[in-house]
Amino acid sequence: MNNSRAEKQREQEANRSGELGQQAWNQLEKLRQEAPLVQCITNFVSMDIMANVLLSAGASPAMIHSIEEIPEFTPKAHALCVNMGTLTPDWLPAMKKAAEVANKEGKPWILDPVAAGATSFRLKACIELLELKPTVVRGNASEILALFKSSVDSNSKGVDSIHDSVDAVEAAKSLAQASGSVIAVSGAVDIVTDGQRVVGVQNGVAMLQKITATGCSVTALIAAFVAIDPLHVVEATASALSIFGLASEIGMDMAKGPASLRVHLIDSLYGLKQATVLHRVSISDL
Ligand SMILES: Nc1ncnc2c1ncn2[C@@H]1O[C@H](COP(=O)(O)OP(=O)(O)O)[C@@H](O)[C@H]1O
Ligand SMILES: Cc1ncsc1CCOP(=O)(O)O
Ligand SMILES: [Mg+2]
Repeated sequence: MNNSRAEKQREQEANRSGELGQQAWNQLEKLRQEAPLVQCITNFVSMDIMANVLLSAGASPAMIHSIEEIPEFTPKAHALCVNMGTLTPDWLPAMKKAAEVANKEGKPWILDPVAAGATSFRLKACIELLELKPTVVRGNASEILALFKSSVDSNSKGVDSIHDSVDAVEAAKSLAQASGSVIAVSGAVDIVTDGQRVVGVQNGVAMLQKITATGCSVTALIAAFVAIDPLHVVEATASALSIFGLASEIGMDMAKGPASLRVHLIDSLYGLKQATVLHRVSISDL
């Protein structure tokens, strides 16, 4: 590539990155103004941090999972988050029912296939939910690979990934094409794809892996962002991942380890300012 072409490409990339940063800020500002109600059917480990992450971002969380309440409550929610973390057979009908109600109401719903490749019961349940057409699926690389292959992984480490996100790009694209869902793979670089476009998010710190349920929490944040901008699902998903990652970067400057990062992450998310978002959000087309 000659110099002027390379320069032009760099300029275009910088403009695009600036546009995506502006879009992330606009979505966060709207989220703070509109405080979308996010219904979370989630695991016992994640309930506290997930609700606090949603609140600090400006959303309204509700951890409501009983099947009796779903026909009355799910239509009131602006988005639904379904998380498989502490799955038992008695929770599955409520998860499916909520997904069906969300679909009927035209509300976005997001699936977190926690430890999808760990056991056949869990994998089957995740596939059944995937068939109900979630708006977005967000998992770590091992979870997305297990869903793509529809197979249990004999090396699975449960909720933790044994793969890098970049190793799941092609699987994520194919899964997005086959399912019609936007697929997000978290990791050192977060990947978001609708099967055609692939976007990378560079924000975040490795220490997030040492705090339980940060993946679950960012999935719930995706639900809040998609509720705010349902016509731009790829961008809203990338914004949520980027804003969460940026809050962790700022929190990390004050943290002494995982426990204090958890606190500073929530404070930083609450206090995020426009200039910081515009300057530090790092989202690019891959
Ligand atoms: N090596 C890393 N460097 C920076 N951020 C990371 C890294 N690994 C994971 N993250 C971030 O941590 C959060 C949780 O992702 P991840 O650990 O992949 O999910 P899960 O907890 O479901 O396995 C995401 O915001 C992701 O971007
Ligand atoms: C440790 C654990 N066990 C079952 S669910 C859960 C939390 C998983 O959270 P994350 O997927 O965000 O790491
Ligand atoms: Mg997870």
